[in-house]
Amino acid sequence: MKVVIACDHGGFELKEIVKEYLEKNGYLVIDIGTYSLDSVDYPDYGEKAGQMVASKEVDRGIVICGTGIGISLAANKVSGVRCALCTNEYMAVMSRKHNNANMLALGNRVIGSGLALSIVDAWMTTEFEGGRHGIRVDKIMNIETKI
Ligand SMILES: O=C[C@H](O)[C@H](O)[C@H](O)COP(=O)(O)O
Repeated sequence: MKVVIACDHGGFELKEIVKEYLEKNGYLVIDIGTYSLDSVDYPDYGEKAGQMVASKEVDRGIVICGTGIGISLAANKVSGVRCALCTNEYMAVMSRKHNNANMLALGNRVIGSGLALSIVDAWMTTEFEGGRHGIRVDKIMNIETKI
């Protein structure tokens, strides 16, 4: 599975940890930055990662900023993206089972790296259940055609 990973300066340290974890677990990771603690603007990274997911250049995306909020908001502005900000494993599992999230957002200033990796693991390995949830996810995506 091919995964794009992106962050701003607030998420940089956690991005490095998540990237190493994914690679160790056999995922092909495309790291689009940022590559240091120098201040950058998270919308640039959320948008680019979102475009790579929406265009199916990659299968999934993980985005990280200080809180996970800003970069998830940016990613969710890209048509076709369903980016879930998760702070625990239950949210990660349900964002896959019920919402078919194709992007995960994490907050480096909110959770520790141990919890973050548990969230990543749960999110990467949980499948969408479909059925009634498919109808609801379709309704979410249809909103994009109305605005
Ligand atoms: O939602 C936004 C993120 O948490 C950013 O990482 C944060 O706003 C960056 O703040 P600062 O420029 O003060 O490090």
